[in-house]
Amino acid sequence: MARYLLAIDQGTTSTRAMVFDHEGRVMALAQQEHRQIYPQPGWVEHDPLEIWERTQAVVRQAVARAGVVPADIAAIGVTNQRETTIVWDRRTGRPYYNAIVWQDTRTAAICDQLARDGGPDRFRDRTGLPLATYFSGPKLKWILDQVPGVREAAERGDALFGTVDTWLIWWLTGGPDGGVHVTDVTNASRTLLMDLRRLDWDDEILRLLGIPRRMLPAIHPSVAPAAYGATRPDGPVGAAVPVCADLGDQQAALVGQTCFEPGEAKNTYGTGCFLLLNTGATPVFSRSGLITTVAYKMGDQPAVYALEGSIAVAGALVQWLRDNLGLIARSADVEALAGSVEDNGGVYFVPAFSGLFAPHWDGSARGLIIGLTRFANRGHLARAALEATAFQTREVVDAMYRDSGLRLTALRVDGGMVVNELLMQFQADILGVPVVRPAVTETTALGAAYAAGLAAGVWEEPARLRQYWQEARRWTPRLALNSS
Ligand SMILES: Nc1ncnc2c1ncn2[C@@H]1O[C@H](COP(=O)(O)OP(=O)(O)O)[C@@H](O)[C@H]1O
Ligand SMILES: O=P(O)(O)OC[C@H](O)CO
Repeated sequence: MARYLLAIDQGTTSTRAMVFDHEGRVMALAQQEHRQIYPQPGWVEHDPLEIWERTQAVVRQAVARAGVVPADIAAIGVTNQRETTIVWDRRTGRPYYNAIVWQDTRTAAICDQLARDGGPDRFRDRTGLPLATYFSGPKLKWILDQVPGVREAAERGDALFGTVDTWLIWWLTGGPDGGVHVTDVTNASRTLLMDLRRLDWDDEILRLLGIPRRMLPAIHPSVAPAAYGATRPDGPVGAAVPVCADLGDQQAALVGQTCFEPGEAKNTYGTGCFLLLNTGATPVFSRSGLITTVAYKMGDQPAVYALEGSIAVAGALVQWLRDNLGLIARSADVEALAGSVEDNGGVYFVPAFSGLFAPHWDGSARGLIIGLTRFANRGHLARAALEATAFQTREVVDAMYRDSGLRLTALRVDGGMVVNELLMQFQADILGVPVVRPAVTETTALGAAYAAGLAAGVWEEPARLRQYWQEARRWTPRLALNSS
């Protein structure tokens, strides 16, 4: 009997494939980065075909490294950077344009125009989201309006839209040769085009944005016992394996951290930083600048919702110190540099490279470094960069408290930055609650594997998965700060 689970985690900076066993243990990992394309200030693109190539490569490597035969893989779960928008030709698989990445701000004028006509919160009631450049709908409108021939192709039925999950599942299940065109409720909830309660595309918003419905994927549960489709045996997996889970990466991390009860929360520190609070079967609408999103939907069961604080720039600021300023050679070096000074020396960063997301939603904001004196050195800049992530998280935690009345007792964390001891300790200090890291920090891939295993019957119910969550590290606050 097939015993292993394959998770594909297509993130902003890299693509990972991981094989897990039926107790959630990591068997193998393969990872490859892809190019970040910055054609103009504020624009961020990826090459969709490069992402598909990287995905194929890491899947082949992970399956080989795990030493399992492909037929022993019970199910595949896909998880992805959310909102990033791709439009391609169903006849050839050729993208009409590069993927427009979630951080890209080119749709500011579209959002401003829509807000002038009905206010920045005109779709919040139906979609859970403010009008912002972050979401897919305005990006799709930009492609339809700006790239010659795409609107006609969409109306003919030749052009398909998808977020990265949709793009990968289409290729995995056959591409131009019968690939399925699907997404899940979590990814669809990031488009600004889905009605959050009905879990279906909203025809009025589609009309206002001029988006032909026929180019949109079918919306499915995140855990799909019937599977969206099977992989092509001649593809990278090497067998016909059901693809039966699909979740946005932050929702997958919530599942990977086993936050299945209302009131449970996690914060993922990657390129950006995303705090999600499970609010149960009813969507909670924020008055404090958070967004309302689908956390997951398991088969026929009702959807579970979350409040989310999205921070656009966290690890991306460390990358910027490395790539744009040359202050460090590797991301990990930021810790030693920040540790070379006692404190921030009065220096603060506001990394509004993509405007500011939660809780401000100010698309016109741009980055700042303030508090510079002759005293400030490279160490102070590094320290201020790390502190910016912790301060932004504090703002989001405060907003979450205002919205839900829920005071955190501890914060579960994961993502690429949580190896940074200095940051994690400062985060505990600035929040005034313990910060807790689990043994498996690859919670995004783990969540996709859990979802696939639940769909395939490897585990009967989510509660079973709690036994695998293990605390590996805890930072307790050293400063007495209030969290409201
Ligand atoms: N030791 C470290 N300290 C601070 N930031 C780090 C460290 N190691 C990696 N990072 C940052 O973490 C991010 C990568 O995390 P990851 O979870 O893989 O991101 P994503 O899923 O967004 O691609 C990068 O932005 C990198 O700069
Ligand atoms: O790929 P990550 O981990 O940077 O996550 C990106 C988010 O999904 C954007 O909403």
